[in-house]
Parts: sequence; structure tokens; C-alpha cells
Amino acid sequence: MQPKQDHLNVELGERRYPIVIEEGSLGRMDLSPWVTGEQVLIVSNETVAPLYLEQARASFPGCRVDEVILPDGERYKTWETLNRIFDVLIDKQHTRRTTLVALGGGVIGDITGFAAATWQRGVDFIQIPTTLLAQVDASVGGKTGINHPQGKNMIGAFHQPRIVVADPLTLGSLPPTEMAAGMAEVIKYGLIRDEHFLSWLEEHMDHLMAMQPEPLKEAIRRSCECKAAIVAEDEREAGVRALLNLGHTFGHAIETHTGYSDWLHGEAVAAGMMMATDLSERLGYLNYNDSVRVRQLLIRARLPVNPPEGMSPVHFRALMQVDKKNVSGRVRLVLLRALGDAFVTEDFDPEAFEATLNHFCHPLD
Ligand SMILES: NC(=O)c1ccc[n+]([C@@H]2O[C@H](COP(=O)([O-])OP(=O)(O)OC[C@H]3O[C@@H](n4cnc5c(N)ncnc54)[C@H](O)[C@@H]3O)[C@@H](O)[C@H]2O)c1
Ligand SMILES: O=C(O)C(=O)C[C@@H](O)[C@H](O)[C@H](O)COP(=O)(O)O
Ligand SMILES: [Zn+2]
Repeated sequence: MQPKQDHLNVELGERRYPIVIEEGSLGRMDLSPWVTGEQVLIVSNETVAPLYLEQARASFPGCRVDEVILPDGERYKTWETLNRIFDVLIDKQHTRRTTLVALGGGVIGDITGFAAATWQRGVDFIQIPTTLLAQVDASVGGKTGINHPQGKNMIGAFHQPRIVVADPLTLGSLPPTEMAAGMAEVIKYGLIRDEHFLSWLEEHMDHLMAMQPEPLKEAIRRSCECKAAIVAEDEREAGVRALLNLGHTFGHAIETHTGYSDWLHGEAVAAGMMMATDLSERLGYLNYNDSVRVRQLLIRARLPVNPPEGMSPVHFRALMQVDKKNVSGRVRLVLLRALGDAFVTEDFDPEAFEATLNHFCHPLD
């Protein structure tokens, strides 16, 4: 058996970077060697900054560290918020030799990464993810961006961080609903690529939800391992990377429909994965027991398994047209050939798709 490594890499040739998963790394680890130039701008929000900004500042000895504190929430993943980062960069006379640091969840990570991709045509950035979702998914892989009122993550760039530093101790202050939201993306990895991991999650879900440190660290590590491998294989989503979108075509429709408030990203993805599972069963790939396993695991992770009340098939059909995976106006979906084996297709029976929408928009149970 291979020794377990806390330190993974995203293998992208010269742009290869480490993912450090270590309790107490925030504040204790000297990140100044990862800074290009001497200026640092830490981007955080009004919830995370009071908790962790001082520790983050301590990670950059010898650097000039400025900060910008953004409003908290998915509904602020916008141009206006992005501009607040640029305002501070200009006011504080940051140059091309600045390094941006994302301190927070996926919203801060995505928006900071996009600011780094575009400030003076691109500068370096560091990810310090403080939510489970960001530690297992959003901080890794270089997808950055903001939302459009009519479509999730519609504006953005691929821009890889120099290093990801995930300190599981920061999850101690995370509200339970946010832990659950992160668990949706963890379950996703099991469903798309790793049936063993899925079984492991079934075995350990109660320990994970009870925040037991060892299983939690193991779940973060295995998730990052899966994501790092996929990103290394297909950085710009020409193929296999699209599998990471399981549940997201339905889920993004839910997030857009609800105005990027009320439903957390992970919650929308959970309901979306249940819908993708249902469709996979209708198409004959999965059996009833497979669907029950997915549903039970999501419920044990305290995640929704139905979309919001009031969302109709008409809403889903319209919103799913606005998806980056679509080609020539055809909706492309990630489906499950088996648990642990996902694939992407635009070639599915439209009647089965309608049946799924009708089933979830008028749940029978
Ligand atoms: N780039 C990618 O590959 C990728 C992958 C998955 C998701 N995402 C994006 O990530 C976003 C969702 O990320 P998220 O779930 O982290 O949401 P989030 O960034 O909104 O954070 C969730 C909440 O937790 C708070 N918070 C963060 N860290 C905390 C801590 N340690 N203690 C207490 N509170 C804390 C935040 O202030 C926020 O209120 C979405 O915009 C989604 O599109 C991106
Ligand atoms: O990294 C990826 O690739 C993903 O798809 C990860 C997703 O969990 C994440 O929500 C991503 O932001 C969705 O990407 P999008 O291209 O559909 O906006
Ligand atoms: Zn996601």
C-alpha cells in the first residue's frame, strides 16, 4: 500500500503546483517564497476576515500586505465586486509584481482568481480555502470567474494558482449547512470516478458529519487527488474535466433561478446529482438500488434531493440552454453509466429527460 501523502501536486508541467492539506498550516506556514515581487493583496470577506485575516497576514513575512474585504455571498460574485478589488489594486499602487491571495470559500477563490487573471493582463495568486467546498474543489484547477444574472460562471478565465494551502482546522468555524454543501462535491468524486471512495463515504458519512478530524482530512485528500488528476489530464475541459460537472447543469439552473441566494452551490449540485441519477436510471444505466444509494448518501449528508418548490420543467429547460457545455444549442449532460463511472452526452432520449423533469418538479414522495 502507498504511504498517504498530505502534499499533492497538480501536474501541469512548468505550472505544476502543490496542494498542502495540513492542520495549523494557516499562519504557521511561510508563504513568502510563493510570492512574486514584494506586494501582496489578500482578498477576503466580512465573515472570514475577522476569523482568519491576521493568521493569513502572518504567512507573508517581509512582504507589503494589503487587504480588501468584500461583502459575503454568492450574489456578490459580480462585476461590481470584482471592481472593488481593482480599485484597491490601483489605490495602493500594485503593479505587475503583485500576488493576490484568496482567503475564503469558493466565491472569494473564483473572484480573486479572475482578478489575478486580468489585473495588468495576469499576475500570480495563492489559494487559502476556508470552506470544505473550496478545500475539496474550488481552490484546485484554475477555473475562475463571476456570475451573470442569466447564467452561472458565465464570465471567467482559466488561471492556475501558485499553491493551494488548505488548513482543515478552519472548518471548525464553518456552519453545518456549509459543511453539507461541501460534502456534495465530495460525493461527486465518488460518483464520477471512484466507486471505492463512494463506499468509503457510505461507511464514514456519520464520522464526517460529526467533523472527526482523520476521516475529514482523508476525504479532503482523496477529493483533491481526484480533482488534481482530472485537471492534469484536461486543464481546459476539452474532455474528461466535464465529468466534474455532474449535477451542475441542473444545479446551475437552480442557482440562477433562485437569484444566487437561498440555495447554496453545493445544495443545488446535490439536487442536480439526484436528477442526473434519476435520468441515468430511466435510460437503463443504473438500477433502482443505485438510485437509492445515492439518495440515502445525500440525505445522510443533510443535502436536498429535490429542486426548490415552484421550479417547473419550463424553467429547467430554459435555464439549461445557458450552459457552457452545450454545443449547437443541444444540452449536454453528465450521466452515470454506473456508480463511479460518469460520461458526458448530448445524445439522450428526450422523453426520459422530460420524465425526470416532471418527476422532480412534482415529487411523488
Ligand atoms: N472554481 C471551481 O472549480 C469551483 C468549484 C466548485 C465551486 N465553485 C464556486 O464556489 C462557490 C461556492 O463556494 P463555497 O461553498 O465555499 O461558498 P462561499 O464562498 O460563499 O462560502 C460559504 C460561506 O462560508 C463562509 N465561510 C468561509 N469560510 C469560513 C470559515 N472557515 N468559517 C466560517 N465561515 C466561513 C463564507 O463567508 C460564506 O458565507 C460557488 O460560487 C461555486 O460556483 C468553484
Ligand atoms: O473544476 C471544474 O471543472 C468543475 O466543474 C468543478 C465544479 O464543481 C465547479 O462548480 C465549477 O465552477 C463549474 O464549472 P462551470 O464551467 O460549469 O461553470
Ligand atoms: Zn461545483
